[in-house]
Amino acid sequence: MSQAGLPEQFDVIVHPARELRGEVRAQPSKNYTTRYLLAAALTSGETRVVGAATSDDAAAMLRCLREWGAGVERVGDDAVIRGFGARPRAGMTLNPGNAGAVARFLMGVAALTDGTTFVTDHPDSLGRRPQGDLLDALERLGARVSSQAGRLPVTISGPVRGGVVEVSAERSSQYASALMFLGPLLPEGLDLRLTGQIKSHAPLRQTLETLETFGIQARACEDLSRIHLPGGQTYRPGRVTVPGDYPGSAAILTAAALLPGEVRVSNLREHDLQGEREAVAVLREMGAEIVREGDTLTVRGGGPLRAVTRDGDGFTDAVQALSAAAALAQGETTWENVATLRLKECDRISDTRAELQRLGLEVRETDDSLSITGTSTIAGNVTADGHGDHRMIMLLTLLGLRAAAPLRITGAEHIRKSYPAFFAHLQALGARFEFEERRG
Ligand SMILES: O=C(O)C1=C[C@@H](OP(=O)(O)O)[C@@H](O)[C@H](O)C1
Ligand SMILES: C=C(OP(=O)(O)O)C(=O)O
Repeated sequence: MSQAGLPEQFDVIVHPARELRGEVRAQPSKNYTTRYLLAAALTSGETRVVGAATSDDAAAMLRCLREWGAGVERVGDDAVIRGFGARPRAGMTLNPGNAGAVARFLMGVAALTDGTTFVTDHPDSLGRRPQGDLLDALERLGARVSSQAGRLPVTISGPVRGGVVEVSAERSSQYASALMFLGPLLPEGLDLRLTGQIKSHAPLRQTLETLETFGIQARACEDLSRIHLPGGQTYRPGRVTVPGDYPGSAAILTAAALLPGEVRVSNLREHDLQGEREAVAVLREMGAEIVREGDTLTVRGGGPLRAVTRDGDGFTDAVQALSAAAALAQGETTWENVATLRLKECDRISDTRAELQRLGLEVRETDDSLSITGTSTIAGNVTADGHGDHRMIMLLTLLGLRAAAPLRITGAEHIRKSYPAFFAHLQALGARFEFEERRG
């Protein structure tokens, strides 16, 4: 179900729900869509990406690849890409919207061009996110780089030959992933040394898996601190199928755990490298009843939940959704090792604390952790700020479903970044929303 009828900019009013019941099919994975579309463009042939996401981030990737010279066609649910190989068009200005992964991956590949400029129409979100660690690595490889103190707008010009290069993986794994897409196309390949405390291992493994799917050889050591990408390789075109999305589905599974009823979410394969798959284990540890049959998870919700303490780095994009469970669990839940959450679409530690406190919750933060003490009642009748962040909107929506009175969330259109059908999926399960157009 799409939300084609929704205004361009809107607030959502979330009505309390008595129960959720029914089945939804998990939307296509954000992280695999980005990777498959880019890898397809790096081939010299035609690739069909079956079931590609229709989110703003997917659209941003397709738009940039088209500007760079790829053939891009939407055929039903699929995307058919004719690649530009190792030769993206020079002199282009690309706008990756608000998509961090898209921006970073393309900035790596931009070292193949005589000059590519990156701008964003989201200066308050992507425009504030740091790019310096990637830009430093590209400069060390010989690329010419200019930026606004390590932020967009950025211009990158190659050529680079490759070799040994260090890249910090402490603030984001996306910098290393960017170089992993680039390395195989360089004459000398890349010997990546990941420095700092490596964060978000799961997406790095998704990048390695994608390279393998497209016929690229790569060798990585167990802890991913060294990744060797032989040079002079070619990406192999073909047909790839995007799996279901765990980060977005974590929000549906959490909603289902929080309310009475029975919800089935299909298209979530058991063996999958998305770290947010762990959300299922976390919800179970909190007391939720979740049963898996093949690719389908069934949640029987409404039972009591209890607090947990977990390292959140393995499932970074599910921390917001799981924070809704924490807000209604007995005891204090702590997400540890989540400093990178400060560098996402908003500051997902401080801004989450502020919004939860507005709803009456007790919340503490440190540099790299977030602790939430659960409550049994959320009053509602409040306007909460979506902070232009799709995952904040998901968290607030779940709390609204369990509040005693309606909850308004501002800027709810930002849900389209990763999960355009989010409200439609919850409506199909029985939730009730009002969408109020906002102008200007
Ligand atoms: O590689 C990717 O596709 C992503 C990596 C993660 O970012 P960090 O590595 O910055 O944690 C994740 O949060 C983001 O949504 C997508
Ligand atoms: C942080 C996210 O995305 P990105 O870094 O790709 O903007 C996300 O999807 O939650």
